Amino acid sequence: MTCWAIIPIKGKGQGKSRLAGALSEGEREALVDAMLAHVVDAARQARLIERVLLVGPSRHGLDETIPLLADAGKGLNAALRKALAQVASDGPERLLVVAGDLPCVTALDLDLLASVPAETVGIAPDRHGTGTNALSLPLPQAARFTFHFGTDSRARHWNEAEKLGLTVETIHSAGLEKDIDERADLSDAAQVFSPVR
Ligand SMILES: Nc1nc2c(ncn2[C@@H]2O[C@H](COP(=O)(O)OP(=O)(O)OP(=O)(O)O)[C@@H](O)[C@H]2O)c(=O)[nH]1
Ligand SMILES: O=C(O)[C@H](O)COP(=O)(O)O
Repeated sequence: MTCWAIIPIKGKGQGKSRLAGALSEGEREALVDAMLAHVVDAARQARLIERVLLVGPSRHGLDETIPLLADAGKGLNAALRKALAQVASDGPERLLVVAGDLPCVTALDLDLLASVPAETVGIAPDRHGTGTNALSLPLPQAARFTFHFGTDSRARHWNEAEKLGLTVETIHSAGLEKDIDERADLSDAAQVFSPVR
């Protein structure tokens, strides 16, 4: 089975705007870069992932060996839809979509996500159980998957998979559920980032 991973990331200075009350602009940028580097490392170490690509306007300082798929600036769901279409034609049998703000994710978590059975979509929810932090899409069956990141995305991604006639599995892991959105989440980022005060 060939499996690729794409990691969406906003442009420099755009990310983690909800943390504006907790961190300075420079700190937010450093947090975004550190979390992205962590997720890329985990994906590169995962045994089952063959290629790792970014989707977004910038590499955030990562070296040019990581491919960067374009983002037309029409939001996360539109950017992922376009990236999926590009990747699907290249022939991997599974595509993982992994948020760039998962400072606790491990290679083992990503291998688990990559290991869902054929014709099955894997959904890794966030800590609240309502959002989506990662998806595992079988190809070509999910080549036309419509992304619904935003409010209640877990339930909406579930419905989307069923609409395509696919089975759904929920992937629970401590590393995948801990995205960093709010001040209360910041302690989970301590292993990759600490603000200089
Ligand atoms: N390429 C791309 N990535 C995005 C876009 N919107 C969100 N992302 C990425 O998707 C992942 C999850 O997004 P969020 O949890 O909302 O993170 P965020 O957008 O940095 O945080 P806020 O600004 O506080 O909403 C992060 O890796 C973001 O960088 C977008 O429009 N384009
Ligand atoms: O739960 C979600 O769908 C993700 O956290 C992304 O949504 P957001 O971009 O609104 O955070």
